[in-house]
Amino acid sequence: MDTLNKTLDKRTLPASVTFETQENLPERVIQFGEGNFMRGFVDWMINELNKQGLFNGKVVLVQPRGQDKIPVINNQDGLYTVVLRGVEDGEKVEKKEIISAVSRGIKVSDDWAELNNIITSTDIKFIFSNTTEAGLTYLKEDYNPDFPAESFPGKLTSLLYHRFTFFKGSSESGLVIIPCELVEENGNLLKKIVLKIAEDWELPSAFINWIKSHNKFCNTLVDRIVTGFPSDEINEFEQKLGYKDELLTVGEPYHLFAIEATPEVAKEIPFDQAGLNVKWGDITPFRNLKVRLLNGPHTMMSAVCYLAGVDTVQEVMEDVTLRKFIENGMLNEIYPTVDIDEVEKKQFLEAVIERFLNPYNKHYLKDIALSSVFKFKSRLVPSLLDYVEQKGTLPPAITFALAGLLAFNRPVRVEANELVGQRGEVEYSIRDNHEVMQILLSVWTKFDGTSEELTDLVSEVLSKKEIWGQDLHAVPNLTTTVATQLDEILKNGMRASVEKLVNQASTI
Ligand SMILES: NC(=O)c1ccc[n+]([C@@H]2O[C@H](COP(=O)([O-])OP(=O)(O)OC[C@H]3O[C@@H](n4cnc5c(N)ncnc54)[C@H](O)[C@@H]3O)[C@@H](O)[C@H]2O)c1
Ligand SMILES: O=P(O)(O)OC[C@@H](O)[C@@H](O)[C@H](O)[C@H](O)CO
Repeated sequence: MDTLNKTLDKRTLPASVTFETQENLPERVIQFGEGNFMRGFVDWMINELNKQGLFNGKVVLVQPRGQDKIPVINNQDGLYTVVLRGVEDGEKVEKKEIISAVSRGIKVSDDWAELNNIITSTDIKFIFSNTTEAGLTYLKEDYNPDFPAESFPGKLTSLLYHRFTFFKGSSESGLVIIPCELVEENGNLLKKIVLKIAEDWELPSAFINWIKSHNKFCNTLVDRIVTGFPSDEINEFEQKLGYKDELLTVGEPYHLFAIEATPEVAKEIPFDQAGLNVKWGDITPFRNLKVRLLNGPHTMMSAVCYLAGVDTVQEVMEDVTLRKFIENGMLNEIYPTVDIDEVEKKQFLEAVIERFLNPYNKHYLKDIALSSVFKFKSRLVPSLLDYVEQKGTLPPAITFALAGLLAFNRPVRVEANELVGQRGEVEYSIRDNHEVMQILLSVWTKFDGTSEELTDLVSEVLSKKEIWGQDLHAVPNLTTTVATQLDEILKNGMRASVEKLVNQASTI
């Protein structure tokens, strides 16, 4: 049977492929962010709720940036496959499932009127989002109800105002808004930005009161490694599935969703009752644990281990030296800074190591290195500073990772507004926000190769408050330590330098 001219849609799907169609359910959720993570996490969860008759609602996907995914989503009738692969209790697990919780995709520019129509439906109760950390930011912009604002919070404010007007500010028309961006207090932040935009646009005080009194913005913490579309294994996947799926999303079985919300919200979208690992209540302990002990080591390895010659997280964990580097950082430097019950902390650390070793997840360091400077600030600097405060000395693996970050972000040339770095013969793109890239380009262009210049370069970067939100040059000895490590990396290469660091650590 020639299955491979079959695509995942209701018209051409092979009859042998069956799934719960979840037809005729009302649209109850608008989701900003159609990315891999949301499809492999929130929408996968809503699908599970629907299968168990616990929610009975579909999700409208909105692509906040670009429009290229929406036609694909609609061509596939909102259907896509989630494959979860990993090791659970020592056993290999591979589950595949067609997700039918998505009703359709909306192009914000072409379909703005339709989105305004959807927001006035009494069925709509929830807004979810993941627009990356870059999307959950304030932008001063003008209000024009006929066109979508540039920023995600701007679009949301405009839609909420339309809903408020349509329902004349009734209390029942308020929504539950659940942002999933990996930003501290994401719910509070989104609410603050929406209120600021409402003020900028001089929207009536009744609207501001309605936002404050009748809309619930929930802080969240999300955890699942979703590696997305498996480009380099797609042929094998298609053979196994029996159809083509341009939205195929691969991730690990592990998942945790912590949501700070009232019991009423938990009742309305009862993830936990569907057997999902969703915790309602204070998210702070989960956040510190996860961002520091999982995202922190990811960021540590992305620059250093990529430059040391490996490409994926699994390869890092199978390389004796690189694994030691990461485990030293995790165990000796980050672990003591996480203030949480010891048993829970130890279990999480062990689970993360097992997740990093997942032989089925091809998690590319280059992907993790996207916006690596910003990630270093939010995911490693807090541990670095706490360690300095606790021990009165610098954490060697984290400072080495900072030197590695600067080495990774050294452009060899600029191409079409992108910075290009180099590992041996191979070039890679350096992707960060515009301001950070300008600073990196400027400091590295001035650098003439001497060790003194390197100290100036490090001191200039570390003192930039616009990057770090504070002056890191003021941390005693940080500049000189990072400059010495960077000098070593530039002279002897990353592999030799990380080996030396690891050997020094094991002789102490
Ligand atoms: N992939 C994972 O394992 C994982 C796990 C937990 C959290 N996350 C978080 O999810 C986010 C998305 O990851 P992904 O793997 O889905 O990536 P992706 O590239 O598939 O999706 C990115 C999404 O963000 C939107 N976006 C990008 N820049 C934006 C901007 N400036 N304004 C508004 N929207 C913007 C895109 O339109 C898209 O919807 C990441 O920032 C990450 O912190 C990812
Ligand atoms: O998704 P990013 O790019 O923000 O960060 C890369 C990884 O650290 C991240 O995706 C983790 O795998 C994820 O946060 C696990 O829940």
